[in-house]
Formats: sequence, structure tokens, C-alpha cells
Amino acid sequence: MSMIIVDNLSKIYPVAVKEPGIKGTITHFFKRTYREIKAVQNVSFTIEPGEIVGFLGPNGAGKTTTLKMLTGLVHPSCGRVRVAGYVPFRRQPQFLQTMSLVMGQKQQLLWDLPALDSLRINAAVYNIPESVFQQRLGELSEMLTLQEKLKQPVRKLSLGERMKAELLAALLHHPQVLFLDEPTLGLDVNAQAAVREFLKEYNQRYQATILLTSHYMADITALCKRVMLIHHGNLMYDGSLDGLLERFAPCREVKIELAYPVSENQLVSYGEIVSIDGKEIRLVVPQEKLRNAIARIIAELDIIDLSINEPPIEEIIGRLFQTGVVA
Ligand SMILES: Nc1ncnc2c1ncn2[C@@H]1O[C@H](COP(=O)(O)OP(=O)(O)OP(=O)(O)O)[C@@H](O)[C@H]1O
Repeated sequence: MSMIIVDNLSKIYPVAVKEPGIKGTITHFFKRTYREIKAVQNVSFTIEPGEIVGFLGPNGAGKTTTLKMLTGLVHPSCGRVRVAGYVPFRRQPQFLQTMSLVMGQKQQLLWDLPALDSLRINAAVYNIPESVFQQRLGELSEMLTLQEKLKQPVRKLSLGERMKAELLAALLHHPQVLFLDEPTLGLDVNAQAAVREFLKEYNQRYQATILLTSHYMADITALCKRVMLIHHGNLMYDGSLDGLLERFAPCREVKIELAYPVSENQLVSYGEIVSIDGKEIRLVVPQEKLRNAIARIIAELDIIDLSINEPPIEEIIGRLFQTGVVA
């Protein structure tokens, strides 16, 4: 049975509208008008046990709202959700034991206390016996290389260490399903890589199902074979990461190293210029024009080196969201 089932899920937020100024305030006090924000619209998908799925979309696309509905924090306006067989909004204790939500911009650890104290509170909340607590603590803190840090106040931890401690707290009850909303937000490259490695290992060791949002494409490419793309609340793509690149990147990046510089005007005739760094040029060329463009570049320019690559996924997604052409 699928671990997550989402069927025609929608969320509409009613938002009170207030005109500026005193008149607006008085009118708002006596007669409120509302407008609707369609944050999520008729979204359907299923996720199998043990899968890691990347949930992509620009700001305001509806990712967090979807995660909130999957974890029972927000009631859907319509549609059906099941996570590990439970209806999230009922927030049954067994359901809460089954899943965890980690939000990069929110913390559950108490700021002035050592992380260990917050972990003990979590152990009590989740009814974890002392021996199991000690065993999990040892295992997770070793995986996260956090052993030395758990006894110092959370406010004295680095951002990366804090995020790792947050993950430890979220996983102490060994959830089967993990919802991660920007888990590497604001972390430096090394800390991001450490969190990614940990998630990969956790997934493999416990066959945990993970749904992850991130604006860092390195997280997605390192962890997710499957991605879902949401835009204006609509699910625009659900499939392999490679399929996403094929569908939305019908172009290639051509890198050229020239023996001598040439004018921008000349380069534009081969493709769209991404960057010019002295004699090193990066162009994006539509796939159907690639053969012709390469033949012309070789014939017309004095080149030292040339390579053809898929454009970086960040650029593809960035363009997609900038242009809004995702259908
Ligand atoms: N509590 C709320 N009340 C009203 N509107 C909301 C509420 N929460 C979110 N929205 C709106 O719903 C839409 C989707 O927001 P959501 O937070 O789900 O997007 P997101 O994809 O997670 O964005 P981001 O990447 O910026 O976190 C946005 O237009 C947002 O302004």
C-alpha cells in the first residue's frame, strides 16, 4: 500500500482585505470583505514506502501548505489525504508517532537549554523508554556527528549543528514518514552536504519515506530520483528528475574556450549568451539548432576547447519559474 495518498487535494485560504487609512480600518471593523487565495488546487499523487521525493516550486507555489495538510496542521478545503493509512487532520497519537515534520525556518529545540534537555522532553512526549532513548540517541548523534554538542545550550550551536540537532529531535521516535521543508536553509555548503548524507543514510537504514522541499538543487539531485513540481498551487510535473530535465530543458549548454576574444554580436548568432569570462564563453543552444551551431562555431572561431553539457538544474528550474512556462 502507498505510504502517502493525496487525491484531489485543495486548500483555499480566505484572507480579509482592508483598504489603507482610517476609513479603511473603520469599514473593516464593521464589514469585512474577503478574497480567496487558492494555495493548492486539485493536487493528486501517491508516494511509496521508502521513496525520497523532491517537492519543487517557486516561492508561494503551495509546497508548505501541502506539507501542512499532509501533517495535519491545516485542514484541506477539499480532497483526500492518507499518510501511513491515517487521516492527518485527526492527529491521532499513532499518526503523530508515525511521522515528523522538520521546517528549516522553525525550531523545536529550546533556545537556552542544552539540546539534550529538549530531547528528553521529546522522549517523554513520545513515550520512549530510557534504554531505547539512550540507544537511539547514541546512534543518531553518531550519524550526525553531534555527540559533543548536545550538552551545550542550543543558542551556542552553529546553524549547521542546530539543524542537525533539530533533525535528531525530529527522528528520536523513529518516524516512518519524514516531511522536510527546506532542511538546509541558510547552511553553508559543508553543513548542507552533511545533512544530505545523513538523510540518505537514514532513508537507507530505516526505509523511511521522505518528502522534501528545497531551493538548493544540490539537495534534490543528491537525494531524489523523483520530483514533483508545483506552480500556482497546481501539480505541473511528477516523475523522474531526468525526465524533468528532458521535458523542460530542450537545450544544451555549450562551453567554449577561444584562442582570442570575439564580439558579443558574433556569439549571439550561435545561441543565448549565459556568461563571458575573458575567452571562456557559455552559451545555451536549443537542441534542434545544436548541430548547426557547433559546426559553425568550429568553422568560424579559433577554439581551444569545446564542451556540450546539460544546463545546471538550478538554471533550468530558475528559467522555468521566471517565465512561468511550466505546462
Ligand atoms: N495562513 C495563510 N493565510 C493566507 N494565505 C496563505 C497562508 N499560508 C500561505 N498562504 C498563501 O498560500 C500560497 C502558498 O503558500 P505556501 O507557503 O504554501 O508556498 P510555498 O510554496 O511553501 O512557498 P515558499 O517556497 O516561499 O515557502 C501563497 O500565496 C501564500 O501567500
